[in-house]
Amino acid sequence: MVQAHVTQCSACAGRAHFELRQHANRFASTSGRCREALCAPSRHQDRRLLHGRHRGMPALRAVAETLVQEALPSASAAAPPRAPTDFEYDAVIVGSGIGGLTTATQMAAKGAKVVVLEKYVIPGGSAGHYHREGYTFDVGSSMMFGMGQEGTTNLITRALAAVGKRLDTVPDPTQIHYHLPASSAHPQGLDVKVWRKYNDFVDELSERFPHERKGIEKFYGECWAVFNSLNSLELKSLEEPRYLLGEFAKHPIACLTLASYLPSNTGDVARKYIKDPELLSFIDIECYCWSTVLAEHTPMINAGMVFCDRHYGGINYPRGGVGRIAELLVEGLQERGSYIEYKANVKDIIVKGQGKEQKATGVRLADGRVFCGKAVISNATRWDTFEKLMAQEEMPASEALFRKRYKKSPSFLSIHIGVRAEALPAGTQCHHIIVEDWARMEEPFGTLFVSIPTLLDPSLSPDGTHIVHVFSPDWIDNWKTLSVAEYERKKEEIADSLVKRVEAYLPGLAEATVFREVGTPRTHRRFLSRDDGSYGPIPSRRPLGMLGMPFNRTSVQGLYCVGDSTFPGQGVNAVVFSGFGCAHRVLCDQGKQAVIPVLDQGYNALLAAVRDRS
Ligand SMILES: NC(=O)c1ccc[n+]([C@@H]2O[C@H](COP(=O)([O-])OP(=O)(O)OC[C@H]3O[C@@H](n4cnc5c(N)ncnc54)[C@H](O)[C@@H]3O)[C@@H](O)[C@H]2O)c1
Ligand SMILES: CC(C)=CCC/C(C)=C/C=C/C(C)=C/C=C/C(C)=C/C=C/C=C(C)/C=C/C=C(C)/C=C/C=C(\C)CCC=C(C)C
Repeated sequence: MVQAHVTQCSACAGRAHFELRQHANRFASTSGRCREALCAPSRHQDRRLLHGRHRGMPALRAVAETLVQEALPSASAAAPPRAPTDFEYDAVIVGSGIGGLTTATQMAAKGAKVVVLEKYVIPGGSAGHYHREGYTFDVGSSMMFGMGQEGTTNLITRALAAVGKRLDTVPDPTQIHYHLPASSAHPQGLDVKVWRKYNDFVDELSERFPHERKGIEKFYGECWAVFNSLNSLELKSLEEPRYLLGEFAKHPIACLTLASYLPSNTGDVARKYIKDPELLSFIDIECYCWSTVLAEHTPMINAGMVFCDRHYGGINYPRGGVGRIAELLVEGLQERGSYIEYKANVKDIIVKGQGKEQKATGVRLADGRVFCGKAVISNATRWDTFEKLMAQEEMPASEALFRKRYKKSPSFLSIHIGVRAEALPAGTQCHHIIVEDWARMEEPFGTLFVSIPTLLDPSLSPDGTHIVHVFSPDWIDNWKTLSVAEYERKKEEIADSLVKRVEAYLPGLAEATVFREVGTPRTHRRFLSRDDGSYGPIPSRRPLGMLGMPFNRTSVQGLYCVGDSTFPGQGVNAVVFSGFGCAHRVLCDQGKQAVIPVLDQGYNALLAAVRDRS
């Protein structure tokens, strides 16, 4: 029995998060598996025992087999053939997050042969989804930007189209329903909905702050100036001067506008127009809920993107779940003759040479296989890439500088809940932010995020039920040095307390719960292989807008980074942009796309000098 479990649980066994003996003991004692959300054949079996909600439990082996089938997505159900190791790929890509998959598909669409090596059993990383007892749970949140049909900033739509895919989406009438602290002006609490129609949102916010209508219009107006500029450009690598010159020639005003905003932060722009401290706190939560920092640390270009795309292309839910984006990208990749391999745990990036001559030539897996590539592209975080996948002495000086400028963002505590439908009052919106005390907003559990994706796509849960996903920023330090029993108890206690707070808006949520599983920063670290479970870099001090964020090239030749550790940072559409940029730069470096050599060398020498400046 233990053997059966270990085989089925190879995703986590691969991560070595339990001693085999410990694993076996727990399997024997609870007849369950690792008690973690995201572990494919995971804990609802424990839940069956803990809550006695499922009677007549069949033989354990049969349950285990069912769970494995339930948890695995269709994309990986038919295991793809192993990727060959006997030739040199155009790129070896570490990780199938949306950043890695965008790079892979952009390159494959241009005829390159790439292999994506994914440690887990499903694609998509933090934007994947998994199945349990008839529920399809999004790993991260369910709010997708970049899925509109027009302009150039509909990056997810474009990434799919590049490999001949299209995803049906459901428009969300609001981006967020905010439930914010009470004040003398708003004794019942500040309640604001960000409507899909821009004017409806501005009217609602101005009703709450009538004396600030002009300021509101001017602040969000400036965000539109940024967005309209972005939305007129073809979005590719900012490390490639031929492309940049072409865009400057076609859209000089848009490029100059963006160049002027590169060093600026949202808080400074907001303070130019808005004086009311409560409204400034509102702008802070508008930023914090996606950048995990306040407005004064949030780059204005990113704010322009987020605050306007929600009204332009709108927030659109991918029918079938967020993980469909990754699954379709994988299909497109394989149809173009490139490869993805799951349970492929990259242990080392192979680097030859010393100092400026360092060159990445491939990767080695935990099982000893070596994949050689003209380029190695890491979708792991920078901390994982340079501290775990490469020897410490190989870390370039520019990475030390990055570590001074940026620190890891918090991770999340995440509660995936299945509830009876009657728990949701009529008119409930899909996404909610709850803050009871502005002073505690940035503390662990100070801000609650709630997504109810089944309001948009009922097919994600069994008839008569909904999914309520409650999550809140939290740090791994809160979960260190706990025994297994303490860890389990703490998870349930904190989950109960967060659910209680959500009940202020969804009364009866706990009572209507029929399924629940809790993930912690440790879960994110384990299953997404993100150092400390972090969701990406945040500035450690006041940043110069986006100027400090690294692009895709690194100071090691042939080694590139993609994903939220690179410009423009966190967010699914942000990492798609980083994937477009990365693929473009790699294809140029491999002579598959045209460059102007002298210009390219000069410009990149300049960027490298800035990047390596200590
Ligand atoms: N808008 C939303 O609602 C939402 C939801 C989820 C995620 N996100 C965003 O997505 C961003 C992350 O995307 P991303 O593309 O940068 O990365 P990611 O973390 O999603 O994906 C990285 C992938 O690399 C794999 N990996 C890491 N190390 C590996 C190794 N050594 N060997 C093999 N595989 C390895 C991981 O298993 C994971 O699948 C986050 O910043 C977050 O903001 C947003
Ligand atoms: C010379 C040089 C260098 C330059 C020149 C000038 C120019 C041309 C410039 C340009 C620039 C550009 C292009 C830029 C770009 C940018 C971009 C694309 C950006 C993007 C961004 C995005 C983002 C940030 C996004 C984000 C999102 C997110 C994060 C989300 C999240 C969400 C969540 C968490 C959810 C919430 C929930 C609830 C409420 C429940």
